[in-house]
Amino acid sequence: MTDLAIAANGLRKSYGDKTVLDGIDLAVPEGTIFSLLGPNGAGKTTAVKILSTLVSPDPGTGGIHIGGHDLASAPQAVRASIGVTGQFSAVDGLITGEENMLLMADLHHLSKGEGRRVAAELLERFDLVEAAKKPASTYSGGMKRRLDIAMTLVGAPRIIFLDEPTTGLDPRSRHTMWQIIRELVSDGVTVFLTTQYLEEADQLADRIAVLNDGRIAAEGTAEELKRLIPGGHVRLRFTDPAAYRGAALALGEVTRDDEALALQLPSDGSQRELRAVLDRLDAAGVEADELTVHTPDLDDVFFALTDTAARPGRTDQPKETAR
Ligand SMILES: Nc1ncnc2c1ncn2[C@@H]1O[C@H](COP(=O)(O)OP(=O)(O)OP(=O)(O)O)[C@@H](O)[C@H]1O
Repeated sequence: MTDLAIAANGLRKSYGDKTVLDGIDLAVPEGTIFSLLGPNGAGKTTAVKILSTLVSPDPGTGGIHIGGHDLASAPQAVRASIGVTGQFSAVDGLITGEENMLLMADLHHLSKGEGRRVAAELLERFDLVEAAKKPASTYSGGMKRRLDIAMTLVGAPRIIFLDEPTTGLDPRSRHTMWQIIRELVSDGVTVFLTTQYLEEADQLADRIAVLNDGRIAAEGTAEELKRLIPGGHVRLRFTDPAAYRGAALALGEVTRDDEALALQLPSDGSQRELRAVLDRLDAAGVEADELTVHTPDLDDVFFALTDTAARPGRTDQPKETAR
């Protein structure tokens, strides 16, 4: 069995009479990326704060082990094995990027020479050499995040908590950050990532847990989560009304959109099912002008699991079209 970098049983936290975490279990194998997804206020940051020793869990929480250390009895050892970046950035804007790095090296009790070596290496790795002598307050959002992660790496942590590391970044900076995260993991680091971006979890995470109402609503790989909900369909569009009617007749159980001359039928998107549809159209002697396959994405999963009411801007939602 793979060793777990993070193991938590029955994690609980309430503020007043508000239950934020209602007994969640987490198991993150070493060297993997685990993503905790959830809507605003779901408790993602609270989970990160507890796992990184910044906030105490409620009594009644089961055992929590980080890097093999018991969080309750050995918080110092936990702190020594982790790095945390994200919403609470450690970057000091008044000093330069390099000075921020050297300060971090001091905090980790590196010798002057070693500190300078590590700082230079990380500034190079995170493409911050040119900016190193400038005050961090002049950095762009993406540069600040990169500096923040570089500072976290000074202590060579084996487990890193990234709390919404790409919120507010433009697409290019976000992709750079994804690359950085992938490289961390290829070095054997374990990453615990919270995000509101489903695509980010889909791109990066080995396993994803969806947090809702204080509980894990579902957990698995992106593919496993997508399979949890129905919603795959094939959409056929026609320009010729006669062909449209012929196809509707030939296919039988379909959802019709008479205005758009479009037909929709449930499908898992597999080659076998697509071939069956095309065979029936062939047999009826009709040809669609356009065929599109919709497989559920992580957005569908997220909305299905977290909030059934709010689903803005999606007209192709399977639930609405299946009649
Ligand atoms: N110190 C605190 N005192 C009281 N309530 C708190 C405290 N910290 C968090 N909360 C509440 O706990 C809930 C979860 O907050 P948390 O920041 O963990 O959510 P989140 O999933 O990280 O949200 P976001 O995506 O918006 O950052 C929220 O309702 C928040 O108001």
